[in-house]
Amino acid sequence: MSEHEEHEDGDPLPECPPMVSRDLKSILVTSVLQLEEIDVGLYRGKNHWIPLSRRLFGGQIIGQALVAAAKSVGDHLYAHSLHCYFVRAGDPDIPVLYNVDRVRDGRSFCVRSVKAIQRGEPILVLQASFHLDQPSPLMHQFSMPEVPPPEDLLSLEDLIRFVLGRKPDLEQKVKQGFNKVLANEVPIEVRPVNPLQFSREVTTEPKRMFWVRARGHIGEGNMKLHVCVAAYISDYSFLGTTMMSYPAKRVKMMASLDHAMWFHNTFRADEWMLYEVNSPWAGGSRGLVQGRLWRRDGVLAASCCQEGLIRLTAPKDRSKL
Ligand SMILES: CCC(=O)SCCNC(=O)CCNC(=O)[C@H](O)C(C)(C)COP(=O)(O)OP(=O)(O)OC[C@H]1O[C@@H](n2cnc3c(N)ncnc32)[C@H](O)[C@@H]1OP(=O)(O)O
Repeated sequence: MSEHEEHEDGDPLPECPPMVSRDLKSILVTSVLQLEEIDVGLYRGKNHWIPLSRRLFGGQIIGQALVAAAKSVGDHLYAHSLHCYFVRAGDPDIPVLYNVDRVRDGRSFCVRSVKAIQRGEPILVLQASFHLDQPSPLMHQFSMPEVPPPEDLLSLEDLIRFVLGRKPDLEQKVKQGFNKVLANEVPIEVRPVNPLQFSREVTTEPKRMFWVRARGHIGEGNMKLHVCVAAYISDYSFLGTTMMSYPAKRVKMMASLDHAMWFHNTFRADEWMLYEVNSPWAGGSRGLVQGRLWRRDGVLAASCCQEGLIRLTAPKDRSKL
């Protein structure tokens, strides 16, 4: 099941996963995106939800880097875009430091460059640009695809239980990925529009849609924070879209290489948004994914793009059988 299909042995499945109330503050705002200030323009983040790959989740590093960048711009400016490269794998056992460079402060735009550092070396370099809210003579957007509302769809947890019921002999490593979702470790809620596609029971064009929101409550008002939460969310189940048109393959290594986002309109990351994702190209051990985050009222909230590295394990040599 996309990014939950990971590659290590794991714990048995929990019988009763804990429930997280929608009234509780999202852990993304109470912990993950709370940075400790160490010095001017220097921050330290905490690690949360470690994927089975044991490399830090890219969305966490982007979200934290954007929080660090946003701390040095006025409240009248909003992030309109970010561009970043993941240059080394993040180590989940040590915190990440964020060093912010105030590249330029203009009248309408401010640009910041952030280095995420572990053991003195960059793991991510990010540039973010912030813009004054200005009236626009030009205004257009595509229309949101018509899909069932999230209330009519199964949650990822329900889907996982369903798959486990049908396939009790699933590999342990797959179960461990499921385990992490069932234990509510992932601070995001997901409702796939096409459950069969999401559980990889069919191969299709590399296009998928799912409703997504932060687990727990964030509340109105702090757009800067909602943008950082969306940056976290945008890397979830994104690159896996490249694999949808192939029958299940053994992935040796899958990692985001870069990530870009453009923020178009205000939104709440703790309310359902439709993530429409496609992969127009893969080749040379890399794959490209594009995404649109739609507010449920049809307003285009953000666009995303990412290239990732995908290395598969070599197929067995059948001539020796
Ligand atoms: C949801 C998705 C995510 O969030 S992923 C998390 C965010 N992204 C990341 O963590 C990516 C961070 N970036 C990186 O780790 C590096 O930039 C990467 C992409 C690995 C750079 O690759 P590369 O230059 O090959 O690194 P490296 O020489 O250190 O090798 C890493 C492992 O890959 C192997 N490798 C190398 N070249 C090849 C090749 N041509 N064919 C097959 N394997 C190759 C290396 O041997 C090395 O393997 P190992 O780690 O020693 O087992």
